[in-house]
Amino acid sequence: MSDPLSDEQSEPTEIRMKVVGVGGAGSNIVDRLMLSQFSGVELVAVNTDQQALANSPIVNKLCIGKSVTGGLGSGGDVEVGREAALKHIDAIDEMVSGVDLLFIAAGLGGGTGTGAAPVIAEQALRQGALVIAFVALPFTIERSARANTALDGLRRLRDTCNAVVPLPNDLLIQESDPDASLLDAFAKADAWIEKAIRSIWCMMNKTGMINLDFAQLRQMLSKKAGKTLFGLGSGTGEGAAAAAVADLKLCPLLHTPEFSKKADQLLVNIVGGARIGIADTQMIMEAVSEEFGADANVTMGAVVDEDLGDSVEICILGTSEVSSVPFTKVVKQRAKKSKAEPKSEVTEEAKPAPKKSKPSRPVVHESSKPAEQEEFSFSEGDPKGEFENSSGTIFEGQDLDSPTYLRRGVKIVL
Ligand SMILES: Nc1nc2c(ncn2[C@@H]2O[C@H](COP(=O)(O)OP(=O)(O)OP(=O)(O)O)[C@@H](O)[C@H]2O)c(=O)[nH]1
Repeated sequence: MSDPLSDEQSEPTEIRMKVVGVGGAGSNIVDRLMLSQFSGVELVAVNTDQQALANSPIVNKLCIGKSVTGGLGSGGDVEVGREAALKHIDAIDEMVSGVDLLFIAAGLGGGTGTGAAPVIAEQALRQGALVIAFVALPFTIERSARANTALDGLRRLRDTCNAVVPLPNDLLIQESDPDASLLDAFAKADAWIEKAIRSIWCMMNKTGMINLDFAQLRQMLSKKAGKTLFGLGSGTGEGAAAAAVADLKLCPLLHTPEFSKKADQLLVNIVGGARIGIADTQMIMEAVSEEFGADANVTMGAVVDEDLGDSVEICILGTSEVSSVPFTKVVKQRAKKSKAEPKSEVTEEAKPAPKKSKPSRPVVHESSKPAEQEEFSFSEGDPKGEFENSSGTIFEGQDLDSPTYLRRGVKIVL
């Protein structure tokens, strides 16, 4: 009989990563990932819109809720999006089975992404995957209904994902050429998501000067967090490390209201070409810790990617307002409810990729106390997500709840 321990030691386990794009925006994001020839992760597109799926170059696609929507999209109805996902819960289960790290990409504010993404996240979490969602938030000009839907969706996702990274589409107005098409602007926004996924992929797969493993990532994201902090910076040539730190500090994603300013748990990933040295990584760590998480529990990884030449890239992912509740407890309670939901068959065309062998996964311990988290409710009909018993902050005719860079029309150079 073979010794299971020695088997484990001789064969390092591969981390299985998957990106699931949900709804129109999510599918666009995985399409772009595919077109950029990123081969490190499996890509899947999930949508209620059959026509849009048919036009996608992605091989693994799942058309959900055809019996509810006729394959024509959710019509902006979140309940329809959620129902559509529940109708294909078995296919979703199979899709996330054996995945260690699941990235969900979606645009919030419509029906499919907002309704279906939390269902997918919940199933993945139940199966033991670590789930990180990147979600585009609608433009302010899309106004009240979409913004409220998006805020609601953001709350639901925060309940069902280990980390949620919101990317406000308003930033696109700042960074795009006034003559750029909407598609070009979306492509720019989606490039952030691609960079983030690449960085996390490198962290898990490339040779490290300072290795960060999946167990550490899981440990860092194992508690329910209120807000996420996420940013990217890069530098090239002489002084690349210092330039990357300066670039990170200017990252517009770190200056939006959706993000926390400081982290309780901070993950810093440095990817550099062959020239990056220990002194560079130490300088980056000190600067980043001081700026974003002086009192944080900082986890660091530094890897060499020779393709980067003389460049250095930094990716930070932090969580704040972390509760003492381990994540799995919350989800298992919610999971009991969804078991009663209807199941459905999958069409040949919609079947996910064949199952690969399951890697072993670390055990996550659950707390003995039930999960509790109070939530404030947002007032109806307001695009900015005010709390029920408060009014907007208007000062000298200016709406202070709008980000300063938008009120003043400041252009952020990326
Ligand atoms: N970053 C980015 N945002 C997008 C893209 N397409 C749409 N969005 C944004 O995402 C929000 C949701 O739109 P969709 O993803 O098309 O909606 P959906 O989830 O498919 O929902 P339904 O169309 O109602 O079924 C919109 O309000 C846009 O602000 C995209 O390609 N990239």
